[in-house]
This record gives sequence, structure tokens and C-alpha cells, in this order.
Amino acid sequence: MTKPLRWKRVLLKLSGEALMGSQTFGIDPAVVERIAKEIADAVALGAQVGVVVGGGNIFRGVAVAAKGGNRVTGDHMGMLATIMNSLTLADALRRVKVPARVLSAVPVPSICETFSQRVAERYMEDGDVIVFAGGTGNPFFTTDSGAALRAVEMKCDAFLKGTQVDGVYSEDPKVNPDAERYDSLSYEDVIKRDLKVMDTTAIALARDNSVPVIVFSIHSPGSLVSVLQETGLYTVVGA
Ligand SMILES: Nc1ncnc2c1ncn2[C@@H]1O[C@H](COP(=O)(O)OP(=O)(O)OP(=O)(O)O)[C@@H](O)[C@H]1O
Ligand SMILES: O=c1ccn([C@@H]2O[C@H](COP(=O)(O)O)[C@@H](O)[C@H]2O)c(=O)[nH]1
Repeated sequence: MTKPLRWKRVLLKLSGEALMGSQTFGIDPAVVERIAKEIADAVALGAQVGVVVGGGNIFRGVAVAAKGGNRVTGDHMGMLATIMNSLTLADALRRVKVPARVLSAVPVPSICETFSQRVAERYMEDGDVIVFAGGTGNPFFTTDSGAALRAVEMKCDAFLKGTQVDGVYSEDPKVNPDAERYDSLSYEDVIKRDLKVMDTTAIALARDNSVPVIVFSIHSPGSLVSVLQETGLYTVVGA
């Protein structure tokens, strides 16, 4: 018998860098296809899925600012990068027969629809996967914050952060391989100890609206369904 889902409506945040595969930049179509299939498996089990994809595989505004450039222009470019990733993922979802919509916080009407909560709600109820593009639509934010915002707006049961590592550690495990891994943590632990797995704005928004944050590795095959069924390896951040 199939294990029931612990969380039915979820916001899945995918690291843009995770889409690069073994490349150092851009999108590896094989990785996107695998992730699309994992989302299809979750939908087949009854999950309602909204997705936010980061843009770090293409562009980050801080990189412009670090070289003395205009941060706002850089952030605009970063948001456009998330739209490119979102279009790619939505196409891959359609190829595996999952109805997918791209709703962007930054209006680009000749390319995709503009985000509105009411429209998004209707699509989700219809069983469509929504790829929320363009982050929050504002500079000086990140897609983690955009994802937390959409998770709250869409009344998601959980915010799933599918990333490069299999949970939250005492330090960045890529920097310190001996860092301690946690199965669960409070929102306050993450904020006070400045555990940089995601930004403070995103964690605070999740905390203030009681949305659990689940951090897991998107590289591990089958991990999305495992997380939804409360099996596998992940860290839960909650009250
Ligand atoms: N305490 C910590 N626990 C776990 N991971 C951490 C921690 N501190 C830093 N990290 C790093 O944070 C990264 C998670 O961020 P992620 O790669 O998802 O980037 P992002 O900025 O959200 O997305 P993008 O790749 O699109 O920019 C992990 O890959 C990990 O190396
Ligand atoms: O609300 C937002 C979201 C993102 N940006 C810009 O996009 C890039 C890529 O997003 P990541 O979360 O780093 O993957 C980000 O560095 C910002 O430059 C934004 O301005 N506003």
C-alpha cells in the first residue's frame, strides 16, 4: 500500500545551482527532466505543488554589486534568470504530462502570465503545477524569500527546500565536512545561530505564519516523494 502524504499542498524551492548538474553554469536538461519526473510522481500521489526556482546557475545581483555595479540592475537580471529557469522547468513538466503554469512576479506578458494569488489558487485547485517566477518581483530579496511568501499566500502545508545538501548543519557542510547535521531545529535556532542554509527573511516569514520548512537534497533520487511521505533524509525547521 502507498504511504499517505504528510503534506498535501507544498511549495518546493529548487536551488538554481542544482539545475547545473556537473556544469559550472546554466541548465543541464537531464537534471531538469529528472526533477520534473519527481514532481510528476508527487502529483500522481495527490500532492498540489507550487515551485520556485532560484537563479544562481545563471545570475546573482550581488555579483554585480561586488564588482561596483548597480545592485538594482543586477537584481533585475537575477529575477530574469529565475524566469528562464521557470520556463525550462514548466516545459519539462509538460513533457511528462504534468499541466504546468508559469506565473511571474515580474510582468512579461508575451512570455508568461503575471502572478495573482487568486489565479494561482484556481490553477492549484485544478491540479496544475505552478512555477512561480521572478522571486518577489523586488530587488534586495532572494528566491528563498519569494518562496516563503508564496508558501504563505498559497496556504501551503510545508515549504520544501530542495537543495545541494541533505539538511541543515551546524556550519556549511561544503566548507566544513565535519559539521553536525540536525534532524530538526526551531526557527529561532536557525536565526540566532545564523545557519546560512537560507536567508533570515525567509525563515522569519515561515515562522510568523507557522509554515514548517523542510530542507533536503534534490540530488538524491526519489527524495521529493520520500519527504512528502515523511521518510528519507531531511531536516525539519519548525516551532
Ligand atoms: N548551516 C548550513 N546548513 C546547510 N547548508 C548550508 C549551511 N550554511 C550554508 N549552507 C549552504 O547553503 C546552500 C543552500 O543554498 P542553495 O544552494 O539552495 O542556494 P540558493 O541561494 O537558495 O539557490 P541558488 O543556487 O539558486 O542561488 C547549500 O548548498 C549549503 O552549501
Ligand atoms: O525576489 C527576488 C528574488 C531574486 N532576486 C535576484 O535574483 C537572483 C537569483 O535569486 P537567488 O535566490 O539568489 O537564486 C538574486 O541573487 C537576486 O539578484 C531579486 O532581486 N529579488
